[in-house]
Amino acid sequence: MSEDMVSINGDRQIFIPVGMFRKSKVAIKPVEVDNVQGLLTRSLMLELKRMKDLQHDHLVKFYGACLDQRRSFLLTEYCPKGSLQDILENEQFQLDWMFRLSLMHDIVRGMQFLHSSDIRSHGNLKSSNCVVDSRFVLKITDFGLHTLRRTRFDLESDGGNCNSHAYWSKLLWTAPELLRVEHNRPPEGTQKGDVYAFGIIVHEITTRQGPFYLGRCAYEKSPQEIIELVKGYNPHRMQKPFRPELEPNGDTKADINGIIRRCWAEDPAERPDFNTLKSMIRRFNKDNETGNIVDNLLKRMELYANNLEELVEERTQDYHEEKKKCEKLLYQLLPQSVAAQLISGQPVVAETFDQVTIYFSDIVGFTAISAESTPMQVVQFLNDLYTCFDSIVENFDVYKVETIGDAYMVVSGLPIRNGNQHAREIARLALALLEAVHNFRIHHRPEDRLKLRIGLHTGACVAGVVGLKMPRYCLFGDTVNTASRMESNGEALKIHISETTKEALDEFGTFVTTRRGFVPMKGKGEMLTYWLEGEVPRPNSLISPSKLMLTRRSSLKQPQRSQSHNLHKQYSELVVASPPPQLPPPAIALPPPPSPSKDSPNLRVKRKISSSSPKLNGGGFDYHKTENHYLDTAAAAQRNCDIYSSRSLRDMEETSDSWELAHFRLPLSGALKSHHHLNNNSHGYVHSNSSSNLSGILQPPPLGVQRTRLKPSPTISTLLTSARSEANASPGPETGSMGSGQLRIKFAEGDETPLLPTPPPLAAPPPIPQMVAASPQRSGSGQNIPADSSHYGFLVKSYKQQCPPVAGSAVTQPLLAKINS
Ligand SMILES: Nc1nc2c(ncn2[C@@H]2O[C@H](COP(=O)(O)OP(=O)(O)OP(=O)(O)O)[C@@H](O)[C@H]2O)c(=O)[nH]1
Ligand SMILES: [Mg+2]
Repeated sequence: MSEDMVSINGDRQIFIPVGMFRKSKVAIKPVEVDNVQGLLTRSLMLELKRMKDLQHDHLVKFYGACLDQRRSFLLTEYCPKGSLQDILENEQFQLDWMFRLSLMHDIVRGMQFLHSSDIRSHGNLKSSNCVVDSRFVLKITDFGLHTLRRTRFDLESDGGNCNSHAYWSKLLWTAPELLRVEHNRPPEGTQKGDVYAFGIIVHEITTRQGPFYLGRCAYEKSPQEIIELVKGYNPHRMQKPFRPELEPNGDTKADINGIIRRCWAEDPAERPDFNTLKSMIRRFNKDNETGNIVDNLLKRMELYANNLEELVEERTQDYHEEKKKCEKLLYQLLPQSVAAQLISGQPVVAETFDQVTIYFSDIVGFTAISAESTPMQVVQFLNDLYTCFDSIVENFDVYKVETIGDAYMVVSGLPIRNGNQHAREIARLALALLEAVHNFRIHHRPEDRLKLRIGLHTGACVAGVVGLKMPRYCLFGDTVNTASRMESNGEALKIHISETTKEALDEFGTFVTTRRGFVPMKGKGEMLTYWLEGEVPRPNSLISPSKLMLTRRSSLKQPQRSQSHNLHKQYSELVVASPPPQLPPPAIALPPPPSPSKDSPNLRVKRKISSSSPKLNGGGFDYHKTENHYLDTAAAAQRNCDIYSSRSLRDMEETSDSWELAHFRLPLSGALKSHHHLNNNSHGYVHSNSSSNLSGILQPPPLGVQRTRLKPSPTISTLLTSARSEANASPGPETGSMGSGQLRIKFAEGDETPLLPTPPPLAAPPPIPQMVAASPQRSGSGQNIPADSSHYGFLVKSYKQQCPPVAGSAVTQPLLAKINS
């Protein structure tokens, strides 16, 4: 025996115990039998045989009874579509009049046969005892065998305990004359009583509002009140018998209402028998009856198929929605690539990643906060904080591994490798989170300031899904431990980074770090560590650090990753090389000043031509494919140089000097040669109509070619004035060798050209202790380029002049203060 769950067209589920009997599925109806031996009389055996012999299309087949002292069952034909009540209650099931009349007709035919059989009457006819088979044929069930069918309610009512709602509900189909029989009401009922019940069922079929619907305006009554009112009818008081509300409208309905009225007449003698009812219903159901049986069946099947199609479509949509929800949930628990592998049934093999950067953070004083807060407050606080963190994390190419209590762990570089970007992504994330922490207020302790301690480390690690139950994507290896140590040995509101992370960050040349020194770490000995102070944007982007972060933060509201990537692309890369030789020797031995060749220290501007350069779009020039362009590489070393960013060139265009720029001839090389908006000339120079198109090295003409002197843009002039005024203070050779003070614009690796005559060496700016300038020529592991290195000073100075200090955020302010000092 099994509990089969049948669902008709939607919400309602019908539970009916089912079992297999002689290869047929049978419905199992439990019955409460106290004394089996006493019950098994000859008359019961005869009744069982009669029941078994009863065969009709509209009567449920009786298979037999299983009578046992402990549990007894009646086995009947199983009708998979449930009862008439279930179908009527299910709004998704559309029932047209043909169908409804056909259902009524099935009841009438079944009851007509039953009344003409030895069973004589039903006694418990109601919509839940009319069941529908797979061909949508209605069959009457639960008739006969009344001695076995005595239920809990019957036993309770015998004992005078009849307060339950279910007990009174069962009587809604019972005729008033039977209701008035207080004791020993015949369980088999009467034939006229069955007709009354049929009247209530037909009313149910027409209204689909449940049994004994009293209309919209009537006060709702409990089944017990209804039964009392039906019973209490007194013909001498000239009142109408209490009956359900009949809906007057509609021709067919009007005729059906006539039938209903006759069926539930107060006087049983006025009620028609099922023979009469059959012919009455047949008149309405002419369409059904006149066609042959196949047509009739086909019509029903068609109707059912239509219902089914809609149902399948709805269910398919539901399924897809649920599937999406599940996948979304899974992608929040595991990385998408790993989840996809698991869904497709592939094993997730643990993988080694050579270079990843791991972020750990912890809330300083969390234990104290927890001790003074209720558990709910702690949960709300952590939820607020990590919801905020999660929304920030979304904007970086990182994977959030987990939160353990107040600890937060993020990694970049896995499961999708991202070259050397991992350190930068994590560093930027750490800066953004620190920024967020400054603005974060603990809901229940608004006065308290949240202190986050962050540690970063870069190295190799292994990642994979461990175990089958509650699978988690875990990271293993010493890198994880070290990252955790970096956090635990850090300080509040600071980002503590390891030497390897610092080296990885130096490759970008935009991160500012300070040396912390050697820190003893548990299990690791002494480790050289640094503080990550912030990120300085490239000067040609002319975006202040705070603005950079603000831009970043504003992008947090639009979590599309592509946008943040585009933001990166907009910055030309500025790489600051080693300090000029004129400066006092740095505290830490640096490599000798490079020769004037391409290895010479220089300020490189790597300009990526981006889609934001509108004019290059024209003429079928596919600049997307030509990111790093050179205008010329063979520039002489002994020339003045200047820095032009795309921004500064645009600035120039807007000035009165724009004509100069428009006529400024550029050496032509690379992809720009194919740009037909530029006029090539024999010297390999082009005239550009718009300065905004210009990207690359601005190179003076070769010897002998008259060069148009550019008036730099205000931005550039500020920069140059500053540089040259300092140069005047400590004059250098006018056309000296390609010294470290020279600036170059570079469009690709190894191709750089000085632009303007070399400015005199710059005066060394005031030293900034331990400030590390990102440099391609790093001074070796653990050695910072001293803060007094001129290139850094120059960068800072240029930056200061280009971007006057702005009111920075809490994170950027100390950084700006350092820069401004
Ligand atoms: N699918 C299916 N459901 C059935 C069948 N017989 C009964 N049911 C469902 O089982 C529910 C309970 O049926 P019963 O145990 O007979 O209870 P009842 O009809 O409300 O009351 P009594 O017949 O008076 O005991 C019905 O409402 C139907 O939804 C059947 O043959 N097939
Ligand atoms: Mg029943």
